[in-house]
Amino acid sequence: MVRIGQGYDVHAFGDGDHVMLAGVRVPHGRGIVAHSDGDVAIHALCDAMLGALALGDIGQHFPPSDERWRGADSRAFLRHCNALIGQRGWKVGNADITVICERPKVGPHAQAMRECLSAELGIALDAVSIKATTTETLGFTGRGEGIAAMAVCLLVSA
Ligand SMILES: Nc1ccn([C@@H]2O[C@H](COP(=O)(O)O)[C@@H](O)[C@H]2O)c(=O)n1
Ligand SMILES: C[C@@]1(CO)OP(=O)(O)OP(=O)(O)OC[C@H]1O
Repeated sequence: MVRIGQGYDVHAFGDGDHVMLAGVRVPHGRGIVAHSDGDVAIHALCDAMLGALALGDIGQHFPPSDERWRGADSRAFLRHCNALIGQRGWKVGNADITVICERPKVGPHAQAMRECLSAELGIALDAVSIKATTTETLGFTGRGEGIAAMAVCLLVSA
């Protein structure tokens, strides 16, 4: 048996000098506007994992109204989601994430991101994919107003 889930997240750029992406601090001329650390890659992946088991979405598990999650390290959300699926007898078989922005360039950091996520999930490095695309200057990502990420994951029996 397998289950599949998908997730999508967007955050606006704001003041700051870095963005957190898949648990990696990426230097950038802008920061992220978010309640947590604004890691769109992890948020999308969490939603994919939750969605695979119809467990709601990240905002239901970690409400933006809850001060406990202000500035939170999104790796904690990922660990929670991984524990939830583990308790139900599942683990991530593989995950594929696409980050959408003009900048920062993701490619130079993709290996570190994969290593972070594979370690957090306790799965093989080749089960975690990080990709990136621009939108060819079109739309909010193209104008550099924000960043988006899409994720899909397969769950397999643990
Ligand atoms: N933020 C990004 C966006 C893209 N890349 C890499 O560049 C390649 C070309 O992007 P296109 O949008 O022109 O297809 C893309 O395939 C990525 O490898 C990136 O690293 N960071
Ligand atoms: C992660 C949470 C935590 O409060 O807030 P944000 O960092 O704003 O990110 P979002 O992608 O809007 O998901 C909702 C929340 O769960």
